[in-house]
Amino acid sequence: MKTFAEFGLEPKVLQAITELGFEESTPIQSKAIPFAMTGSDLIGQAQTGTGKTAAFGIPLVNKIPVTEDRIVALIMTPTRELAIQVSEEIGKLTRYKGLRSLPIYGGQEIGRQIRALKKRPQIIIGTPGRLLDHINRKTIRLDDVQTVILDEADEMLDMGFMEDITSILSLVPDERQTMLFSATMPTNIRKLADQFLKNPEHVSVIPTQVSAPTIDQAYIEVHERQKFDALSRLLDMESPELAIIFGRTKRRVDELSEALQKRGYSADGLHGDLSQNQRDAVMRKFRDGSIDVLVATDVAARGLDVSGVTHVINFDLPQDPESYVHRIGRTGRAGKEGTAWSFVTPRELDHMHFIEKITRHKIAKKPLPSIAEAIEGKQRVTAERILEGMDGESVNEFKAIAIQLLEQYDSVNLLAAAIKLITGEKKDVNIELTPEDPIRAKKRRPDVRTSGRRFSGGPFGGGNRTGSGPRGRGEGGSSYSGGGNRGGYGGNRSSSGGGYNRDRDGASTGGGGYRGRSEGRSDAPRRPRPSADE
Ligand SMILES: Nc1ncnc2c1ncn2[C@@H]1O[C@H](COP(=O)(O)OP(=O)(O)OP(=O)(O)O)[C@@H](O)[C@H]1O
Ligand SMILES: [Mg+2]
Repeated sequence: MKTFAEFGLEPKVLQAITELGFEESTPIQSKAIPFAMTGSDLIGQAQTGTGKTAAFGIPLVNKIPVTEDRIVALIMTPTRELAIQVSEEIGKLTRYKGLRSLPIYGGQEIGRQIRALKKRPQIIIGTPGRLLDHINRKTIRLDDVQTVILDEADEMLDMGFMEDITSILSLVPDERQTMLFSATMPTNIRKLADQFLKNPEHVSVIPTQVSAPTIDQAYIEVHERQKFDALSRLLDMESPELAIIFGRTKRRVDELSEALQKRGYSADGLHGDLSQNQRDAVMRKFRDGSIDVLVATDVAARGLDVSGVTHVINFDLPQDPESYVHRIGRTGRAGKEGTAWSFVTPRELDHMHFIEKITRHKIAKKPLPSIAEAIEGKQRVTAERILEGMDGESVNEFKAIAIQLLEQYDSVNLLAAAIKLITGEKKDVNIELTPEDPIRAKKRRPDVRTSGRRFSGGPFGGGNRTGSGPRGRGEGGSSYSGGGNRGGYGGNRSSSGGGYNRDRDGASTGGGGYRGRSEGRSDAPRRPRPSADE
């Protein structure tokens, strides 16, 4: 892998990269940075957690002169949290160079944003709705924009942002560099690319397995009404450092986070109906570790990078394979290990197999953790805490009483009683969650699976650039499929382009219930206007 010094970056940018602790570039960075530096348009695809932000952030920060005092770069993200995070990462990259970047998103007081805009940022990172708002108020002008980046481009399409993006980009000069990034590139992304990109270079580092190889994936078959007890046991057995639990709807997230709190877990919820202050507070608590379980809708599925997330649990299965890939991708980032569990009701087994097929990864079925395993897990954590507590001076003042007790009582009994006390009794509060309907297996066109040749690109494999040549599965080695590249930080070897096509807007809607139920206040994408941004 290339070192960052090989890209010919400005010393101040290099210094910032070193400060971030990046020693080598990741595969997507070593491929995308040189292309981006030539100024050509590009579509970048690589597994979750493999550094796509810096892949576009580094060349961007490198190219803008410090003397610039107009908005010359625009980054769009599908959610507010992601806009904030990307803005922070760009901020770190430009730390020595001293460019100004500003996040612009719904829910934050607009006056505050207008004041910040007066400081003449060169880089704006925003969600489409609020950006349009500023454009209409003439507080943001895009006449001088030279670079546009769509992070999570496919999600923006899914969320129904196409119209907003079209309006925004119609105000950006044609002479510009445009880049799209995501871990998943369904074929409909071509619509976006055709409209907004000029002869884009496809830079893809996607091996056969779409999900990051650092994630250990499993599923548990469980009835809807058993899910909460299953979750408690799983959390006890695994004792995650930090976990994200995905629920299908806002109501689900509310009920689940409340239920977890009642049972004594340190949890909180995140969804699009909370005020931005509440959303910020929850994210802050999760990032600084003052809560260790984040319960969220798909609003947290894309892009969020919280270090130390060891577990992702799909309490409800996601609507589609892309969402699955992104959700579980909140763990196993930057080469770290992670574990992803999914609860699957008997009626959703087909849907689970569909996800396996599309993501080209067999997901192990595991039994429901037993009560004994849950108890053992909790005891193990207590024992670890005790052992950690043994180092350090602070135990000295307890030694006298320890000696005294050991003289009078049996040591094993004594320690067992202490472990019991520290582990705590499980709060056996009765929990009733409103049941959610099962996700139905996606209806597909009959020829999708048998042919594979009718479609020129897979949902994840990166398409054929011209959109005309048929590509069967297992056909590797082209620049589109990322053939022969290693994925992530040492992932599987890449071998093929895609074979399946899924047409969200066509046959897939046939199931009716597929799109999530509105009375459950779905936060999932694929609605015309998400509440995630306004
Ligand atoms: N070259 C590098 N060396 C070490 N760590 C890196 C490097 N590049 C990025 N990282 C770190 O890897 C983590 C994941 O990066 P990032 O969020 O950009 O991933 P991503 O590919 O955008 O994932 P997603 O698809 O989930 O959005 C971040 O914490 C980032 O700081
Ligand atoms: Mg990202």
